[in-house]
Amino acid sequence: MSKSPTISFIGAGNMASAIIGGMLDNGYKAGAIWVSAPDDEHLQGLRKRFGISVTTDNRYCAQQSDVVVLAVKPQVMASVCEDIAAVVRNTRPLMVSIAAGLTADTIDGWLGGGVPMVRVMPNTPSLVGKGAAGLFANSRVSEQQKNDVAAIFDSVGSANWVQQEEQLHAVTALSGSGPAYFFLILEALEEAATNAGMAAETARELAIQTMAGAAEMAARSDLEPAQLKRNVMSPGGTTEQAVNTFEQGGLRELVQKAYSAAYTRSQEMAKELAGK
Ligand SMILES: NC(=O)C1=CN([C@@H]2O[C@H](COP(=O)(O)OP(=O)(O)OC[C@H]3O[C@@H](n4cnc5c(N)ncnc54)[C@H](O)[C@@H]3O)[C@@H](O)[C@H]2O)C=CC1
Ligand SMILES: O=C(O)[C@@H]1CCC=N1
Repeated sequence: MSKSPTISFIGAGNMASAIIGGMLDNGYKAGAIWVSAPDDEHLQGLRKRFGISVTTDNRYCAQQSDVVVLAVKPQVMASVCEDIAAVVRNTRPLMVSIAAGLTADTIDGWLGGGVPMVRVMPNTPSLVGKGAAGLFANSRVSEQQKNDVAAIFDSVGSANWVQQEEQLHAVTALSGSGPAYFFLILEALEEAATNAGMAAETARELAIQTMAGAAEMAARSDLEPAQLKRNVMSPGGTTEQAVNTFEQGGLRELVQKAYSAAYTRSQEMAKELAGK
């Protein structure tokens, strides 16, 4: 494979756009990126926004590249793979799936078998270079191919290999779905502050800056999150009241329950879709 591989994305939705946007901001050339999807108007928007090449023909798109990223919903993956299987057999690209749930073996079967495949669970903050991705490679993937894929996801955040494919369920429930958890907390904090009379714009600014600041501190500090939390909690002060309210209200149990629900759904999707 060349040092700067050509990369095709099949599917042009939220996740593909986030990865492409992040890649272009981080040194990848628009000329080396192809995207296909059924909606030409949407594709033309992406072409204008990113300067990448677009097509409504998945087979043509797959044919262009050293790396083909399958970025469609799990429910349409089987038909997409069966449609491009002959092209993949001829051109032998590295296949990358970002779909939740679907196992490498299932997708490999739809592509006709014997395909080098990396499964990635990325997340949407890839768009701003702050993505967090878990990666698993099947036994047919070469070291060079592993490096090529890791480079893509490192360019838009951090790429983390897992040794067992099963571990991708845990990644999905943490970082794949995770941005939504924090957006939910943002919504709730904004609402609480506006209920207290703060202007919505100010509430949003303060909430976002606080979340970003806390994340940055946790990333840079040697202290445990529990200690960072205690450092904000003056005895008898305000934070103590709020944190106690969270704890007594069962926040930890609720987080565990929500995480388990996402994890279980990821396992279920793998089973449900394997036969299709
Ligand atoms: N949105 C997220 O935060 C994350 C999504 N994922 C995975 O990424 C994949 C895509 O998800 P999203 O981007 O959120 O979905 P989306 O619905 O935004 O995008 C799906 C894209 O596939 C296209 N498409 C539909 N049928 C097609 C076909 N037959 N051929 C080619 N393209 C077709 C659609 O036009 C659309 O551009 C899913 O498998 C999901 O599990 C993984 C991690 C995070
Ligand atoms: O909700 C989903 O199924 C996808 C996978 C992780 C984030 N979005």
